Amino acid sequence: MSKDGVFEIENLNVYYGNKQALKNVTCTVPRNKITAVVGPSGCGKSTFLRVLNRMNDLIPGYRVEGTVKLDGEDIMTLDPVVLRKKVGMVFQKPNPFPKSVFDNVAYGPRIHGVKNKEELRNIVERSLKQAALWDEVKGELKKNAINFSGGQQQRLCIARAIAVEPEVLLLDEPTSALDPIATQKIEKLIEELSEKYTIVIVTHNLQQALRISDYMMFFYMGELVEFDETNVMTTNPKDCRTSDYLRGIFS
Ligand SMILES: Nc1ncnc2c1ncn2[C@@H]1O[C@H](COP(=O)(O)OP(=O)(O)OP(=O)(O)O)[C@@H](O)[C@H]1O
Repeated sequence: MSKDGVFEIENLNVYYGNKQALKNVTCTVPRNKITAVVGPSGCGKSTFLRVLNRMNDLIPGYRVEGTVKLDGEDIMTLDPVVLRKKVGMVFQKPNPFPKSVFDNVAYGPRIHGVKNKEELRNIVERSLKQAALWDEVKGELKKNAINFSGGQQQRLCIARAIAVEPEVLLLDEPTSALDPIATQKIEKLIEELSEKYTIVIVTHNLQQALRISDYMMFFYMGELVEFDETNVMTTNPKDCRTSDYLRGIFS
C-alpha cells in the first residue's frame, strides 16, 4: 500500500440515528491514484464517500466518530467551503446548473473570488479541455447546459468540479445514468484525470472498478473488509467475503 496518503482515516464510525452505517474504518487513501469503492447495496459506499467532504453533515441524526485527516489536517476543523474546494464531487445524475456552459464552469472560481474576465475565460477553457469537452462545446459556451446530452452534461459537471483545482475528486456512480459510449468516454477521462487528481469512485459496476482503478476498497455491512491494489485483491483476495463478491456470489 502506498505510504503517500491524501486522506488518513482512523477508527471511523458513522451513524444515521441508531443505524450504524460505517464500522471502525481505518485506512489511507493513496494520492494521485484511482480508488474504487465497491460492495453490495447498503454496505456504506456512498456514506464513506460523503464523509470525505462532509456532504452529510446536515442530515438529522447523522453522527461521525473517529478522525479523517486531509493532508494531515482534521477535516472537521476545516471550513466546509474550504474543504469542498479541495475535495470536489460529481454525482450519479448529471446536475448542471440551468445556466450557460461558461457560467457552470466559472461558478466555483467566481465564488472563490476570481473576477477578472480573461482569467475566468482561461479557467473555463482549461477545465473544459481537461474534461475532454472543449472541442464539442467551444462554439457553444453561451448555450444552456441542460440542452446537452447526458454524457456531455456529466463531463461538464467534471469540468465544473475541477475548475477550482481540487486535490481530490469524489465520483458517486458517475456513469450509472449514461449509455455505454458515454460511459467509455468518462472512464477514459477518469484515467487521464488521475495523473493530476486523487480519485475516489463509488461504483456498482465491478467490471468498471477492475477496468479503471489502481486500488479497491471492499465494504460489507459497514465494514471495510479489504483494501488493496486492484490487481492484488482480484488475484489474491484475503477474505472469503471479498472472493465471494468478486466471484459474483452476491452483488
Ligand atoms: N440519510 C439516511 N438516513 C438513514 N439511513 C441512511 C441514510 N443514508 C444511508 N442510510 C443507511 O446507511 C447504510 C449505508 O448506506 P449507503 O447509501 O452508504 O450504502 P451504499 O453502499 O452506498 O448503498 P447503494 O449501493 O445501495 O447506494 C444503509 O443501511 C442505508 O439504509
